Formats: sequence, C-alpha cells, structure tokens
Amino acid sequence: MPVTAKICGLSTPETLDAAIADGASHVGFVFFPPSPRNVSFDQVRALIARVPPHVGTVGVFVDPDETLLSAALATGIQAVQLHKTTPERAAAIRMRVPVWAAIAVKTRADVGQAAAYSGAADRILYDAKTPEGAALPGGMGLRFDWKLLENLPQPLPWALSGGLDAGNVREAVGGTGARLVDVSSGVESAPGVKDVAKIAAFLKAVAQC
Ligand SMILES: O=C(O)c1ccccc1NCC(=O)[C@H](O)[C@H](O)COP(=O)(O)O
Repeated sequence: MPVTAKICGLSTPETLDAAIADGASHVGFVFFPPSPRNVSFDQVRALIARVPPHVGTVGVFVDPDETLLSAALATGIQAVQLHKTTPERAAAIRMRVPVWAAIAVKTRADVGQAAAYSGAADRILYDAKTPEGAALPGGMGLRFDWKLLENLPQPLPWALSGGLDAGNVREAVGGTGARLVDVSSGVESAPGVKDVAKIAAFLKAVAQC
C-alpha cells in the first residue's frame, strides 16, 4: 500500500494546485484565527472548487463552536480535524461529518489517549504537543519521539504529523509504519507561506517511501 500525504494549511490557488499535481491525497485548510494559515470561508469555497474528487478536503479546527463549524461545513469540506476536542464533542460532530482526532504527543501516556476516540473519530492524527502557552496546538514544525508509536495496537486508522519534511519523512515512515503523513511547516518558506518547490520535494520523498 503506498504512503499518502496531506498538505495542511494551504491558502492560495498556486500552492493548492501544486499539492494536487504532485500527488497529495488530502489538502487541509485551517479555521483558527490566531494561525498564520487561517483562511476565510470564501477563500476555502474558492479553493475547494479546484480540488478534484480523488483528493480529500479537511478543515482543521481547535475545539470549534457550532457557529464556526456550521459555516465551515457549508464551504464543502469533507472531513474535520479536531485539536483539543474531547471524545464526547468529537462524537457529536461525527454525526455530521467524518472526524480526524488530533492527539498531541510528548509521552507514551499521550499516545494512549487515542483509545478514547474509538467510536468518536474515523482517524487519529498523532501530532507533536506544542509547548504550554503556545499560540498554536499544531503547525509549529515540532516532532515527537516516533518510537512512542512502535508496537502499539492502533484503535483506528491513523496518520503521522509533526515536524515532517522532505529530509526526514522516509525515516519517519520507516520507523512508525505510517501510511498517511501530514505536513505544514516543512513545506513552507515562512510561517503560513507554502513553497511549491518544498511541496514537490516532500511529495516526491513520500512517493519513494
Ligand atoms: O497549522 C496550524 O496553524 C494549526 C493551527 C491550529 C491547529 C492546528 C494547526 N495545524 C495542524 C496540522 O495539521 C499541521 O499540519 C500539523 O500540526 C503539523 O504541522 P508541522 O509540524 O508544522 O508540519
């Protein structure tokens, strides 16, 4: 089975088109105003119109309220990636749309939190835990110890994220067995500024995994 990749935090037609042309399986749009990658509903509507049916569209949220969630779902996103969201809230959201539950990982105990999302999510996204008080719960280019995922029974389909780039994704996939990887900072030239050459290099490296 080939390894596939989600390019997260896209906000321009050029970089979205590059991700699709270079083979991304999913593209992600961040709905979180403090993020340098935050996008408006109109922006996402226009971007989604460019996405072919074989590429999945994922909205990224931090424990969204009903108003934000409903407006974002109206753009046409196919799944939601939920950070800092309880299993109970995730389960309620899953009644409306497929859910990816982000698990912030620093320790083995963090990884164990994934089990609580059985029945509440469709996929787990293991991501690096950002420091206490950080402005963002993801998208900071931090990685966690991939050994924490070794020999771990997985409650759900899962993806690996956090600090990946073209230079380390092969090692990350080899060490963890991930079949889906997610990247944001590793394909940027500055926070929030996606780089088409880095997107191409990342997706080429993924294709060689
Ligand atoms: O990317 C953001 O700005 C962001 C903001 C709020 C919640 C989550 C966010 N990103 C989540 C992602 O899916 C990132 O791709 C993931 O954390 C990996 O980021 P990076 O380590 O920068 O590749």
